[in-house]
Amino acid sequence: MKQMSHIDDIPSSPGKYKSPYGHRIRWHSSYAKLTFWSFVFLALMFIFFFRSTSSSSLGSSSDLSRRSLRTFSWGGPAWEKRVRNSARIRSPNGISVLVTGAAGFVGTHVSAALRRRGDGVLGLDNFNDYYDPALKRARQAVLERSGIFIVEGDINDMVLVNKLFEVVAFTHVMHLAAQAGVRYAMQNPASYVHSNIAGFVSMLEVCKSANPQPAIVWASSSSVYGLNTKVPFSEKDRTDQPASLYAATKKAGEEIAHTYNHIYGLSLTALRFFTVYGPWGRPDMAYFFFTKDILEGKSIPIFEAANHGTVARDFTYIDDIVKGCLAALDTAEKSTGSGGKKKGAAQLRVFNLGNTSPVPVSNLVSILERLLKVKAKRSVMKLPRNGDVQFTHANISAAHKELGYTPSTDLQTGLKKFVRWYLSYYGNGKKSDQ
Ligand SMILES: O=C(O)[C@H]1O[C@H](OP(=O)(O)OP(=O)(O)OC[C@H]2O[C@@H](n3ccc(=O)[nH]c3=O)[C@H](O)[C@@H]2O)[C@H](O)[C@@H](O)[C@H]1O
Repeated sequence: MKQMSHIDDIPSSPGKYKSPYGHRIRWHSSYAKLTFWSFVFLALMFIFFFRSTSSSSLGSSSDLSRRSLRTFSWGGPAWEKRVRNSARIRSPNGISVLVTGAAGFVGTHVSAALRRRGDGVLGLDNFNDYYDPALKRARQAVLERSGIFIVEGDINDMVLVNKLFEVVAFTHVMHLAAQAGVRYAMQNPASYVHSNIAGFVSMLEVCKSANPQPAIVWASSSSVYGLNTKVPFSEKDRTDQPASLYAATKKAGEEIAHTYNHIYGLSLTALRFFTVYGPWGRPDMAYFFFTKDILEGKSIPIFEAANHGTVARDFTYIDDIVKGCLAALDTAEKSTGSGGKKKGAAQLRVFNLGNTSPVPVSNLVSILERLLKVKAKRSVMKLPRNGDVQFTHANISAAHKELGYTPSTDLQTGLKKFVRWYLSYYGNGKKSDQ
């Protein structure tokens, strides 16, 4: 016991320590070594135990831990050459954009549109399994055909993201990587904190230190309007009563954006997307799995509010969203800081990107029935209290004025394009197993 307390007393700079028991240390050096290594072993065991209990305390976060423990291989001259090539600007006034979440629904469409007009595009995506990764791989293949490389990695991996900025001086970041879905937040809350908060902060940390700093446009959400009842939703309205953890993390993102703009002079634009749909969409969204289930003859749950109240969404077609994203990139002013130091006030914006015409979910189903030529088995049920809000409706006057944003696709026209894509991609429901 004496030796134990003595070893514990040794300060961090042992060279300066005048031990009254110096001779005993020499005499018992092998014993001291053994005690030291036992201590190290116990400390490691403690850390391991603490990590495993803390992750399990977040409930069903096993998916998340599996995902974050995934390692990606990157680096080397051939990899750097691919990165540089993909990000190379091909037109006179082009920009060079790092698109996070490039294998996602909106990310794929935005990347392809940027490349079509000659901008440099590099993708970053972790290909997680929130929904069928095969669909993400298929989108990746589409982008690869137009020369866009998607780096496989997580936005939380700051070493990787820093490396990307070392290889390419991106003028812009289109940050679309996120944990999406309002209802899934109750099953896997940790994944929302991991991607939408920690991941966003990691990206901003790298961006603020980059030289030059890029301008950042990123995906917020209509869900930040939460339980508001005044319609249409305006950017000036309150956003402090979110109905889901998803919404809360997007709202937190907007506050975090304010901080990085204020301290580091980063130019930041948040786009509040309103229920985006279209070809190559997300299988977790209602219009997508309704299509699958209608074709397979399964019943579909249609939510209604109290007293048979209508549940409606301001469904927005992907091509309109892409135009809004590109306009936000084109009108983004430069960040004012460099290498982590602010040099002056920078732009900070928030825009609604919606369609301005909410449609009841039951009408969405009627349109799908007509397009698929199949009668749906409707099962009407009460809107569950798991994150959903009753309606959304965007006021888009700010985006119209500043971005020239004018959505032009109604739900009938947009769903027609979606159904055409769905049938060509999956066939009549046969290939659609998620
Ligand atoms: O604007 C956003 O920011 C968000 O849009 C999207 O959320 P939502 O508008 O909730 O879309 P989605 O799930 O397709 O439900 C559509 C409608 O079907 C109703 N709905 C849903 C499921 C069901 O089983 N039955 C049903 O009636 C449901 O009540 C709703 O009225 C994105 O997923 C989200 O990531 C985020 O980007």
